[in-house]
Amino acid sequence: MDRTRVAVMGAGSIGCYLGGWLAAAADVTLVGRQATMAAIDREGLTVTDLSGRTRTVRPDGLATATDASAVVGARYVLITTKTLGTETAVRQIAPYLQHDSVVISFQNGMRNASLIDEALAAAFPSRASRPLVLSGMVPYNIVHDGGASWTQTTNGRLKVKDHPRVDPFVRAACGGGLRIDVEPDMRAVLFGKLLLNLNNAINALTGLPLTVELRDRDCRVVLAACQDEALALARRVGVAPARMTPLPPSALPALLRAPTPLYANLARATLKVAPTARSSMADDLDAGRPTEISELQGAVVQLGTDHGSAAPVCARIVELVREAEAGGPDRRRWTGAQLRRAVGL
Ligand SMILES: NC(=O)C1=CN([C@@H]2O[C@H](COP(=O)(O)OP(=O)(O)OC[C@H]3O[C@@H](n4cnc5c(N)ncnc54)[C@H](OP(=O)(O)O)[C@@H]3O)[C@@H](O)[C@H]2O)C=CC1
Ligand SMILES: CC(C)(CO)C(=O)C(=O)O
Repeated sequence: MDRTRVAVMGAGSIGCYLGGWLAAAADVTLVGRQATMAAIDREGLTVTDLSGRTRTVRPDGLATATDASAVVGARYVLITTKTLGTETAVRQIAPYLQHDSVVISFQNGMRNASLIDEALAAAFPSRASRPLVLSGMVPYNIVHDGGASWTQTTNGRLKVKDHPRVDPFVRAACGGGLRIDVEPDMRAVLFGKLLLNLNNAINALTGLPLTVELRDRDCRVVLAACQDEALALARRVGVAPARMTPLPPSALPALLRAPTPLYANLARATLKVAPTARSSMADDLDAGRPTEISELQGAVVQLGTDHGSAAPVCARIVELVREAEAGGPDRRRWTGAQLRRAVGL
């Protein structure tokens, strides 16, 4: 049987992790930066899931490239850059796509599929000829262990938009050992994920591992307030955020505000977090890169502006993350109590 060809554009933590598992069942090409691709060419690519299951793909088990032209001939192109890199990445791959290519965003934030579609419009002016763009969602955190090794550090199952043309990709993902569901309503899924991603900034501002940060009730109170603002806006715009945990989204702020022993007991049953887990925004601040804050708390603020409803806690978090971006390595590491005071709670 023919193996599906999958290219990954922007192969960093998410792209290398997905590509590593997919390589068992698909012909995978990773397009990423020189240092990352060279490490994979030297060592092979090692991926480890939350249960400790691990696989090393030998260097000849997949292709690596630093140039976008390497996506040519791929049936599926996964976009795994940070959101700020989406437009450039898509403009680079556009000349090498065909009208029957399928582009899937596995990124955080609500807007990537439309950003991708807009960026493809220059190369494919007619919508009828344009590659199909689908939303995907990665629920778990991936830590780069260094070299060419990546580890999943929290639990969850991938999601991708349900569509007749997604089946070969889903079969390859399952064949490679990834757990994935097709979902009819990705807007609800991405809103549900946004609620969890509102913790990215809080985690990044503290500089703490996720497990330590989430045991701090002050941090959780700040997160709960951000979620309250987002949930109110979801109601306003008629989106019912999808459930990412056994608890319904509307119950998350109350769980977060619970005293730590009660929170820890309830969370233990639902949320698995390895001690090394940190948000991807913490990685960005440490690497001196701009963050995705405009797509997370920033998206809530924007939604509030569009619908005449303020989101003051989210707005303050955006300011603090901007300060942290400007602060570089000397940026402040906030305690939960300081953060809570800084957002006025
Ligand atoms: N990391 C995680 O645990 C999770 C991340 N996500 C989301 O997934 C997305 C990807 O995140 P993550 O994997 O952490 O990001 P990374 O920064 O680890 O990976 C993206 C990689 O793509 C490279 N890149 C960007 N543009 C191009 C280009 N045009 N050509 C070639 N390479 C390019 C980047 O290089 P450079 O930095 O030099 O631009 C970087 O190496 C984000 O939206 C994130 O929020 C979702 C769930 C969990
Ligand atoms: C930590 C996690 C899985 C959820 O907030 C994430 O999406 C990220 O690190 O960007």
